[in-house]
Amino acid sequence: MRALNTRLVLIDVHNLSTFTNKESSNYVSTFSASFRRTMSPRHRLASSRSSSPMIRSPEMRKPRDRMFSGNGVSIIPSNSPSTSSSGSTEALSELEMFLELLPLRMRTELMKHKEIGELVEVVMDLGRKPLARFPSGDWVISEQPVKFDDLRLAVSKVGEFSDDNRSGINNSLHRISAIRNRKLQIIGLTCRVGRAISGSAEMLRDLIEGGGSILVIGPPGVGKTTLIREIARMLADDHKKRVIIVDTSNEIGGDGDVPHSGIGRARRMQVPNVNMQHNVMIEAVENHMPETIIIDEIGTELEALAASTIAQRGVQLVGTAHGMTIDNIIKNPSLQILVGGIESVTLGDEEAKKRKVQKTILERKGPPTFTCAVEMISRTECRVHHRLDATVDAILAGKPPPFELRHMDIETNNSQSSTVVPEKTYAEEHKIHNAEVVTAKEDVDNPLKHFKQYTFTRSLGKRSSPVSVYAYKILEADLLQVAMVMGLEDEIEVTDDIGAADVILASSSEMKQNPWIRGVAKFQQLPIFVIKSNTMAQMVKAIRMILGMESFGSLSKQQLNRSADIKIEDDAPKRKPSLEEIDALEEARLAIEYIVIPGGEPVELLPRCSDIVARQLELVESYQLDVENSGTEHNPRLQILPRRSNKKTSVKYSKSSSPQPTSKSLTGSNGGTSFARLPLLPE
Ligand SMILES: Nc1ncnc2c1ncn2[C@@H]1O[C@H](COP(=O)(O)OP(=O)(O)OP(=O)(O)O)[C@@H](O)[C@H]1O
Repeated sequence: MRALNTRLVLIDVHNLSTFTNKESSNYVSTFSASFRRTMSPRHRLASSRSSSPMIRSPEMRKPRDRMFSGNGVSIIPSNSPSTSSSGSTEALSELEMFLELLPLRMRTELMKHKEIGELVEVVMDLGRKPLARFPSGDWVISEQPVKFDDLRLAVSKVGEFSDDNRSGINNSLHRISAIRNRKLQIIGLTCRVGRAISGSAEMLRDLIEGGGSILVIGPPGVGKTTLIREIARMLADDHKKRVIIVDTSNEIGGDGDVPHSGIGRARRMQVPNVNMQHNVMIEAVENHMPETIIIDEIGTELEALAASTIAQRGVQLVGTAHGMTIDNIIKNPSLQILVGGIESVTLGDEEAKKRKVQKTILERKGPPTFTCAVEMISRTECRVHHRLDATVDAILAGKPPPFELRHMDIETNNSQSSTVVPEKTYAEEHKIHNAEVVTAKEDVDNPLKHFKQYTFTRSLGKRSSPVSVYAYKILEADLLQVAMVMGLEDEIEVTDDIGAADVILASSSEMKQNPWIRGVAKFQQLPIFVIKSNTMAQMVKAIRMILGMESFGSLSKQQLNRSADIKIEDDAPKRKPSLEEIDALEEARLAIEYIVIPGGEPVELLPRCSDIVARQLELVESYQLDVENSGTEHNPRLQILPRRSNKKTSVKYSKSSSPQPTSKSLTGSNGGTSFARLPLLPE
């Protein structure tokens, strides 16, 4: 890496008189040295790329030109910048433009910070100490609280604030956001340093080149805007695509009418006010023939709808949304459409049994707007969901979705793709477990008492009012959202008053940490429904149980007799099936679906041990087909017959016993050889 070799000169137009030469030179050397020291490898990389448009673009010189006439402290290169240092000089001058917002006393202190080149934000709240945010944490810039004058100075140096209370600095990527009082005066500022980071999208190169639409999600400040800015540049410059950025807060292309060179040849459409973002998105497609549309912060239903319309028109879409995981997007009613929308479906008994799921399940309504999704964990780490549809389906079924963990080595700029589908990790991370229901633990004498009382008098009986749920450490919005999707929003309400509640819904981790809740539940005579995770599948189940739509049946009674905790059996088999079992079931399924039903032919399966034959039998019964045992007592094997089973169970196998003949078919009146062809289909 080449070192920054630009000599710096300090000009302070306003404070020239109070700033001595000695101070000035210290100031300059401190800044340039600390900037060099802390400039990340990414910055260095960006600056050393001779082909980078950041280095060659004439627009990039503008901030530097401006510096000579600018107000406040300016740090400028005294000589013509050489190509080798121009990238870092650009970064330097842009950071310098940012620092101009701050009063001198703050600027001086901030410059001394060893990570100044990594500065993320400066927070100035009236009457409080100013804070600087670095990747390593927050740092108090000065003990002196922020004054009105400090805010005024900063505001005077930025453009007009738009209706989203954001503004910027001309020709830079910085974002200045205001907090106002009730009289609409600005009393706080969050000033974010914006940067064009060449190479920051390397991790996703294959997805970008693949041409699919990419949804980027992640918490605030993780680097989503920086990433999609670089994606826009890559697509426009390296892949020669027609890229249009719909730049709602001028954050991707920077403030001013000439976009920042960090977006390369991508075009940028500004948005007059935030409420018009969706209109501009559609306008972009209709008027400017884009191949790719880049959009930051899809946040409203209208924007999500516009995104979906764009995707339907065959335009590649790269967009960001706030949220940590895809799960958050699914649970957000405004953004749900991005993942295809969800609906609740009630299955028939047979179908539920066949799928081994509960009767009411959540399903995706249609294809997602985006092909794939990227969950940003940090600037250098992300989870890639190659097929967003599969991810959403898995999440809705309460299963761990497949994903790929990617990591970028910032020193070499190499992207490493690590373990694909670390199911356990994801499941652990998202806490995908079974649901369980408990009553107040101490009430072991008659644990069903509360439950019965609740179930039959409040829930199963005709309710004139909705069931009041006290949700303990479970997001009310999530719960109501699930209820809404199930069409049960009128049946359930969430209350903050435990005394007015009919039931308590809590997460098991919280129950462990706060056992007092059991005491309160006992006192109030309330049942506690405990879910071990906040997945939607579990909430569906909890809501059904709360409303008495799902019986606790023998399960709860048995379990209640043993202890106060009722653990609901998982919908999926708990025990991991053996390979032989999977093989045997697959053998039966293929025989049924490819031969017995379409061809009307009987099929004899391989001999298996009785436990496995019992599982095969369950599967055959779910198709309502008849079977015979064509093996021996010690070597059972099933023959699947192409005729509808009249009896519920024609052959009984217990887990540890040999097959017992129970029907005529087993005695072999038909000999298992000739049957009329029946067009049987599973119901
Ligand atoms: N790869 C990177 N290398 C160095 N700095 C980065 C990188 N990515 C982002 N940053 C810096 O991190 C800060 C936050 O980045 P950015 O604005 O892109 O985040 P964001 O996720 O879009 O935030 P928000 O959701 O609040 O808009 C900025 O100061 C930006 O310059």
